Amino acid sequence: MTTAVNVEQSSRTGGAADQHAAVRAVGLTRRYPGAARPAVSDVGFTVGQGEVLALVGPSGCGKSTTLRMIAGLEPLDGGTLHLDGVDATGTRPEHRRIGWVPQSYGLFPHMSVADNVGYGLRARRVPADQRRTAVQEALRLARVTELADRSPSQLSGGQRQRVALARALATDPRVLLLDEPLAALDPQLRDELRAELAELLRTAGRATVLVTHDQHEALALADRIAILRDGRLVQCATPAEIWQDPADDFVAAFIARGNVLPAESAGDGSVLVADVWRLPLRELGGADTVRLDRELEVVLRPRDLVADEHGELTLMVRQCEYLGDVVRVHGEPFGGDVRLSVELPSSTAISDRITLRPSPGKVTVRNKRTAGGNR
Ligand SMILES: Nc1ncnc2c1ncn2[C@@H]1O[C@H](COP(=O)(O)OP(=O)(O)OP(=O)(O)O)[C@@H](O)[C@H]1O
Repeated sequence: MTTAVNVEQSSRTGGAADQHAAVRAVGLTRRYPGAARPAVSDVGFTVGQGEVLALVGPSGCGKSTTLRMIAGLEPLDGGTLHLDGVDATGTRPEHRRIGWVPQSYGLFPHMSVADNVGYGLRARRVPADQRRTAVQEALRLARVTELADRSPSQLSGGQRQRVALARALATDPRVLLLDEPLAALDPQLRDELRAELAELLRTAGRATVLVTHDQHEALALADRIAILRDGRLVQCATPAEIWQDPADDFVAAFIARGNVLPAESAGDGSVLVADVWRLPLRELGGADTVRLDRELEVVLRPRDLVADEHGELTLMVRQCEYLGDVVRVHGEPFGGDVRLSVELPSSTAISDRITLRPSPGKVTVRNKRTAGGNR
């Protein structure tokens, strides 16, 4: 796992330490003809050897366009792309050594699994004996050796996905690109296959960029997550860093279903959150590093609060979602005008008002981030 990159530095210049990353994208920009604004604007990130980067964000934020730019399927209107330290900005797709796993897997129905996996090698006129060895190795890596003679119609959704991965691996790509790898599966299977895919990607050991709009998938599969919004990179960091320290309210809500609330020092060893909630500094994570003379904000993940009749915060409950072991409660703090989402054990008695307090050290305070979430 590599450390988080600074969004500002990455998008403009690229870090010196990242010169030999498997992928180094600097200032990627794409404006479709006739579009009012770029679909992708000044996006930069690196992917280290063997690292998995997830591109995430809401529909239309530019994930697929970014993936297609790495593959060479979409031209760049700005920026550069280096693969293994070599400028690949103008390189044709077939010369980029990219393994592409499309969303619906794209297997040829009239070919056996083995022939599907060997297709790219045949197209490159790789000699038959080398082809056989490469296909066997790819089938082994994707754990589908025993399916070699079947046709795609005889495979389950999960098996199809592994075959598509084997096909991408067979050509010995330096970078794997996966477009919504679990989207073609039904929700239950998707949950089951997430961990399996994570392990397969580790075993494959390739630099991987995958696109997903599902935060669970990103958290489970990726070493680092790049979050896009309206074509711009908002944060690029490890799942733990994003969970602990989301760049802004958008990231907090998208990845952790959490909240970033405005706060100010009350001058008496406590902070006033969202104008309504007074919290002693000693109960907050990050209190020892924060500059109290500057603007503050409080990061609150859904399970950072517990119900307590003596709690400092009264939440006016607007909506509840029962999720099995927890109930997700959306509401507004009494007297405040912010929305808040918390998750409480489903045994909690929920009425139209509940009082809450922070779990010790869970809620964190920090100085307010600049616009765009850059540090
Ligand atoms: N070929 C195209 N021509 C014109 N506009 C396009 C084209 N492809 C995408 N766009 C637009 O570019 C923006 C980004 O699209 P993109 O497909 O990259 O987003 P996405 O994050 O992958 O979305 P989704 O999750 O819905 O697949 C959107 O506004 C989309 O309508």
